[in-house]
Amino acid sequence: MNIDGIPTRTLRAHPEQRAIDIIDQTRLPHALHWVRVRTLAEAAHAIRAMQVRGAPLIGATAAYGLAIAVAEDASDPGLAQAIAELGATRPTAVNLHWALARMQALLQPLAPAQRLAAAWQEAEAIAEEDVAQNAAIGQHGLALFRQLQREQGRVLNVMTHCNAGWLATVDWGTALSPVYAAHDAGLPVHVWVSETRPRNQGLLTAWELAQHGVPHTLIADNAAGLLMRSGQVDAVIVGADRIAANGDVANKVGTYLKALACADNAIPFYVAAPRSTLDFACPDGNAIPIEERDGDEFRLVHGLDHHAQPAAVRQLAAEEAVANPAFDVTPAARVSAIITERGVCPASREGLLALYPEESRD
Ligand SMILES: CSC[C@@H](O)[C@@H](O)C(=O)COP(=O)(O)O
Repeated sequence: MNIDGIPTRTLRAHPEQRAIDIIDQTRLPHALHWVRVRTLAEAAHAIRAMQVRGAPLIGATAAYGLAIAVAEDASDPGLAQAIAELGATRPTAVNLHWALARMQALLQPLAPAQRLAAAWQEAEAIAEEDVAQNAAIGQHGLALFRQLQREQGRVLNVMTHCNAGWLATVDWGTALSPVYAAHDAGLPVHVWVSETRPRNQGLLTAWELAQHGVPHTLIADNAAGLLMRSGQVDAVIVGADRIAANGDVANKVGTYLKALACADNAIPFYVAAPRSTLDFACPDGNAIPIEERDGDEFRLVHGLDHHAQPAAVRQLAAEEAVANPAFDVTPAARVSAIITERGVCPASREGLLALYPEESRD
């Protein structure tokens, strides 16, 4: 995908320099700033500190992080230590663990001297697959949107939560990929973007949509129910950080409430995610680890000061007790359909296995 001829890729690999460039998302939407990642420690920091974020992008970054680590130390203990360090950065997005497991399966049997070239190649393959899969999600989602828009006969009002656009992936995005496909195909679409407290990933979504010229409106998270009940939402589409084998979906905290409001108002609730987000080894949502993040994300509000410099304002004292779970689980029964690169399926074991029969263990 590109905007005004500029590619929207979030990762630039430099194999000859054993480095990658990433967008520092902690500085968006105020500044678009690229950062060079040269070491294993920098790669782990980029994921932990959410310079890169969004499940598919975390997975691709971890793969490149491992390639960078192999350049530092290609021995068996070096490989094991790098996998452990990267794997400990964030718990919920399964794409991280999926990418590391895929890299490990390839690299472990190789002699250390063969690992470097193979690691870069595999990281590249993971990144390219992500781009292709997200583009395919866009086309499958577009078919659903076309049908809904035909039924409505007016501008299609889609709501999303968090950021599941190109910033959260290597390119295209997951939930936003069908939105971009619809907009590019001339389908009239408007997006309700929920702010997504406390990290405000909705601001990233609004920034992306503005770059692409897609009409959108930011809302406080709590406004979603009112908009649904007053007939101003035709569909909700979100991404996912992990989809369990039974179709339960972990996504940014607040997603579950939107799914409940959708059910109460007969509004379709779609989840868009590539294969790397599906965890067939995880039986249901109860087994998905939910990341608890630093309470200061909640106690401090980040923005710009009068000189347009990044600034934090304290809204709660440091000793104020806060809970800050970053994700929640939407039960499969509340999900209208899952959109993957292979098509659209019901949120159920049978639905997922129909798309991925090779995952059937029977
Ligand atoms: C495309 S990933 C799914 C998203 O909806 C979302 O939950 C997400 O971007 C992950 O959250 P984040 O904590 O910003 O890394």
